[in-house]
Amino acid sequence: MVTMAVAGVSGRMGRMLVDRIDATEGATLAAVLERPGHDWIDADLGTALGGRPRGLVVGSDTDAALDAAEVLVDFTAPAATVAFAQAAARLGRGHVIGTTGFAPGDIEAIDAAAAAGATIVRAGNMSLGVNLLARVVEQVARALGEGFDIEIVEAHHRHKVDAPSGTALMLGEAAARGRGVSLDAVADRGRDGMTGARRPGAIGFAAIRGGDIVGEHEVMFAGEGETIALSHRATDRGLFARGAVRAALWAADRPAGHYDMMDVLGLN
Ligand SMILES: NC(=O)c1ccc[n+]([C@@H]2O[C@H](COP(=O)([O-])OP(=O)(O)OC[C@H]3O[C@@H](n4cnc5c(N)ncnc54)[C@H](O)[C@@H]3O)[C@@H](O)[C@H]2O)c1
Ligand SMILES: O=C(O)C1=N[C@H](C(=O)O)CCC1
Repeated sequence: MVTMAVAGVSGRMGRMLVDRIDATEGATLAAVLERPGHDWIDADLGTALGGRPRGLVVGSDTDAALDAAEVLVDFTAPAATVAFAQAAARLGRGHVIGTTGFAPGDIEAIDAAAAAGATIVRAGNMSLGVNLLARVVEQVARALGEGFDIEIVEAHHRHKVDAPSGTALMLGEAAARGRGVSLDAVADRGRDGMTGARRPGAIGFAAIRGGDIVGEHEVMFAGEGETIALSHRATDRGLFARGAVRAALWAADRPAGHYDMMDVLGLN
């Protein structure tokens, strides 16, 4: 049995993770965390969720949660995730990271935590479909070259706080790898006003926010006289929870390191 803790348990993904862990053979929910000061701190999880008490109290003490659990599953916010990774390194635990919106320094800190003893699985999207799509995007970008302009369009619900989405950046990284360039050098992340003509070789991003859209991504390769579009649409965020719990089961007996969903799915 793999013991798991969920961070950000009251959030959209936190609630999905509780249901998924409860439904997964071989996984058990051992601790749940929320941010200090949150209404749910010290409440019974079952009661906070509107059901019967289940004898699991929502806390904000990371070390206590990691004493109880082998793997922390974390869909929260960048600063919290960096601190969780450092705690996972100190205590030699697994850490599945679904959080997006990181600054470059955050990724360096997460790399350092993996080097210092945490078994980290991080992916901007935990679904099988998006990870397969990233593989296809890399191959198409490699085959087509710069005669085709790459544009990535994503759409998410009105509450999402980061843009471009973690998935869009993952797909951009895949396209850049296919072209043999660094995404940082070619990304065009926002156009407004007199932008001038498109920069040759740019990988463009556009973000739509509205309603309850779970997550939609399209990678467009626009050439002369033809356009290829590769897309993915998530219709249920339970999809991401399934991938995250699969990653947590996988991480439980892996050595420390920084892995991604391609490793979990056996696609690397
Ligand atoms: N990788 C994926 O497949 C995937 C899928 C969905 C969402 N996400 C990402 O997951 C993150 C969360 O998404 P959401 O829609 O659930 O957001 P949300 O705002 O509904 O939930 C985030 C939760 O984290 C909690 N939190 C913040 N700081 C904390 C701390 N220090 N300790 C404990 N809890 C803390 C918040 O109180 C909140 O309950 C976002 O970055 C989102 O982009 C990733
Ligand atoms: O709802 C979100 O927030 C999502 N975030 C991830 C991203 O940034 O790509 C995955 C899709 C849903």
